[in-house]
Amino acid sequence: MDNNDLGSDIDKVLVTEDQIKARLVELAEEIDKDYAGKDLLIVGVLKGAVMVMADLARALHSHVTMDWMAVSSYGSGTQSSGVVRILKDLDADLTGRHVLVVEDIIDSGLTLSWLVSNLGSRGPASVEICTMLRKPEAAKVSIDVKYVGFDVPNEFVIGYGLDYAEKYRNVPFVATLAEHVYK
Ligand SMILES: O=P(O)(O)OC[C@H]1O[C@H](OP(=O)(O)OP(=O)(O)O)[C@H](O)[C@@H]1O
Ligand code: HPA
Ligand SMILES: [Mg+2]
Repeated sequence: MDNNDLGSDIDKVLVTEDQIKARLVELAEEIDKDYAGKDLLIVGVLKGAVMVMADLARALHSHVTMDWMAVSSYGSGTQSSGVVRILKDLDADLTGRHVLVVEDIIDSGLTLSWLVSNLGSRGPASVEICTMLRKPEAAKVSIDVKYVGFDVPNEFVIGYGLDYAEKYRNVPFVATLAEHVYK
């Protein structure tokens, strides 16, 4: 078998490429409506949010500006500790701005919970969240999320920006991985 073939690494497809495209159109319509007449800054959280930022931005019909942040969660174990370090900060000044943070996934919620409070302290007019995926059963903190693509079960997922050991981000759908990948 081709060692570089992605297909054999996939177990279950949870969200198809068509479902993602259709949902993005719906979310973009809501965002266009909710921010009509307002100046919107969308903030992508690197690296996972690259796909959803690029596709959401193109589905919007309003002017937006785009900025990026890179953060790193770290702690003693493999799980996010909720302690977050900024690796790359925004270029934009948030004073008086309407900010929409765009993420690939909310898992424990710890990353976004920290991020929203950090961005909230910079004097924005508003801070809201748009995430393509959310794992309701994994939530360790509750956060108000205005726009959600899909709720997924509490399993490790890859694709559409989400990685396992930095691979699979380019898979155009969301899936679980076959067991042999982890061995
Ligand atoms: O809700 P949480 O449990 O905090 O997890 C969600 C965060 O974890 C992932 O990013 P990661 O830190 O793996 O970096 P990446 O985006 O570069 O893959 C994902 O993109 C979210 O930012
Ligand atoms: O399920 C996941 N997959 C990949 N990266 C992640 N970061 C948080 N949850 C996940
Ligand atoms: Mg991320």
